[in-house]
Formats: sequence, C-alpha cells, structure tokens
Amino acid sequence: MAASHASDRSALTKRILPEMTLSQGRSPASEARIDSLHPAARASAAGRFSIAGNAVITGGTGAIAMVVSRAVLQHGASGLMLFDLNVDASRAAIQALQDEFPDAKIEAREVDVTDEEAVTKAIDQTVETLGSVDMLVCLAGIVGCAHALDMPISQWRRVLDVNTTGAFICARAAARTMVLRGNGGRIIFTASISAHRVNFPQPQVAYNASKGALLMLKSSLAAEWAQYGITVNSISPGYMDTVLNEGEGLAAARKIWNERNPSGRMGLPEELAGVVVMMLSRAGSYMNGADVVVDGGGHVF
Ligand SMILES: NC(=O)c1ccc[n+]([C@@H]2O[C@H](COP(=O)([O-])OP(=O)(O)OC[C@H]3O[C@@H](n4cnc5c(N)ncnc54)[C@H](O)[C@@H]3O)[C@@H](O)[C@H]2O)c1
Ligand SMILES: OC[C@@H](O)C(O)[C@H](O)CO
Repeated sequence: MAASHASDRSALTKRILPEMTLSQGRSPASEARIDSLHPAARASAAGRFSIAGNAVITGGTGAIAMVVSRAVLQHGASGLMLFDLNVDASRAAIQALQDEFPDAKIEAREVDVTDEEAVTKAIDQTVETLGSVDMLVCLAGIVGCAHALDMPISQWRRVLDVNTTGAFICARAAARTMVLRGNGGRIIFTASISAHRVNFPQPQVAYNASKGALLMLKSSLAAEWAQYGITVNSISPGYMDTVLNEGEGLAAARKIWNERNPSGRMGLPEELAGVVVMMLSRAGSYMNGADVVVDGGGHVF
C-alpha cells in the first residue's frame, strides 16, 4: 500500500515536473546527506547550528534582512545573494558585510519578487555566480494600512502580490534548482503576528490576509517538497523596531503596541535572527512546515 502510494506520488510528480529527476530510494533528507551538507555538525554540538551553502535573501536590503544576512554568514554560509528593489542605496552596508566576511561571496541584484521572469533569471544567475541556491529566506514585504471599506483594490492586489505571490514565485524558482541539484534545501517565509491575530489599532486587512495565506502556503509546500529534502518553514515576528513600523501616523500606535505587549517593547531584528539560523542549520533538519512566533509574549487585549 505504502509502496503503491509512493509510486503514485512519483508518477504524479513526474507528470507535473517532467523535466526534473526524482530521487529514488531514501529521501534526500537522509542523515548522510545532511551530514555532508553540514560536516561541522559531526564535530561539535555547536556545529549543529552551523549553516552550509549559499543563501538567497529577498527584501535583502531591508532592516531585518541585513541583520539576518550577518547571522547567516556568521554561522557559516559560503555565499549570499540579496534580492531587492533598490540595491544601490545599500552598497555601503553590503560592502561592510563583505569586509566582515572576506571569505564569503556576497552579491546583490535588483529584483522585484512579483516579476516571475526576473526572479527566475536572478535565481539562475545566482546558481551561475555562487554555484547553488541551498537556502532561501523570503523577507520582501510591504504593509499598506487602510480601512477595508475605502482601500483601493490596486493596493490590496499589490500587498498580496508582494507578500504572498512574490514569496511563492521565489520559493518555486529556488526549489526548482534545489530539486535538480538533488541536495535538498531550506526555505523560510516571513509571516507575522498579523497572520495569527488582527492588529490594533491600525487597519491592515490586506497585510493580515497576505501573511495568513503565507502560513498555508508554507504548510502546502512543506508537504509537497519534503520528498526532495527541502524544508519550508516560517517565522512570525511581532512588532520589530524597524522602518516598517515608523510610518506616518504610527507613533501613537507604537505606544499602544508596547503597552499591550507583556515585554513592554518592540523586538530587535537580532532577536529574530537566531530562529532563522536554527531553521537553516542542521539543527533544523526535521523542522518542516512549522511556524515560529517571536513576539515578546503576545499581545494582551
Ligand atoms: N518589522 C516588523 O515589525 C515586522 C513584523 C512582522 C513581519 N515583518 C515582515 O518582515 C519582513 C521584513 O520587514 P522589515 O521590517 O525588515 O521591513 P523593510 O521595509 O525594512 O524591508 C522590506 C524589504 O522588502 C523590499 N521589498 C518590498 N517590495 C519588494 C518587491 N516587490 N521585490 C523585492 N523587494 C521588495 C523593500 O525594498 C525592503 O528592503 C517583511 O516581510 C515584513 O512584513 C516585519
Ligand atoms: O504585525 C506586525 C508587523 O507585521 C507589521 O510590522 C505591522 O503590523 C505593521 O503595521
């Protein structure tokens, strides 16, 4: 029964992805493969949190992304490709990372995550430049606060397009190269506490819906791609002290957010980075389809 289910699934997947070779026998996520991806893991307990291979980070010059980039490099990534709308403004910060990690290959590309052709080309170029895409961290995101009754549908579409469809486009492009390479991979989406409950006081229906959808996208892809040794997880940050939360009119909201949070403050991007590292490292090899909330204890309503 199990064998016939497996062969059905194999036939189905071959039909869907005819150009890709399916792995036979043991899952690519087998111990041997994980150890070969993370050789340091065998040497020490600390090595379990080492990261191996090349990472693509979307929204790569954003506030959280720059901190996550540093953490990923600190833990051993050999290459880093940042995708963002405007990378020129962040050249100095990228150079600072390169100076700190001279052995790593670090590059950035202007890519709109909603543009499938551009994303596919950029992923292909990343494989050419770095040799592989082993990890993808999707951080590109926009907010757009508006009352549902008044919100232009164009704004709704853009938020869903960047936050949800953009994550799918990037995940699929990265997964295709991971499947072809046959070495597994790690994908992380950035959802939000807004995927779990409605924020107060700002109205942000599109953002909340886009992040809620990411949770099921993550679970669905985790289930489909586990057979290739690819894990798909998400993080759900609470309010982080970044420019995203400094928008016009948010000063009063920030006071409310802090008052209602048991920790009494917003989080720092550094306080998120450890979860990302764990999900990308050997320690996270059996974590798949999970969402980790990092929000200082939730909001008290
Ligand atoms: N800051 C928070 O409180 C918070 C909380 C929960 C979730 N998040 C999520 O974390 C992620 C990063 O947030 P941040 O605080 O670093 O914000 P940020 O604005 O500093 O970073 C977001 C980045 O995404 C980029 N981006 C936007 N649209 C894009 C597109 N179409 N293509 C490519 N790049 C695009 C932006 O240029 C920016 O650099 C977002 O997805 C956000 O929704 C943030
Ligand atoms: O839910 C917190 C964040 O996702 C987000 O930064 C905020 O809701 C923006 O208003």
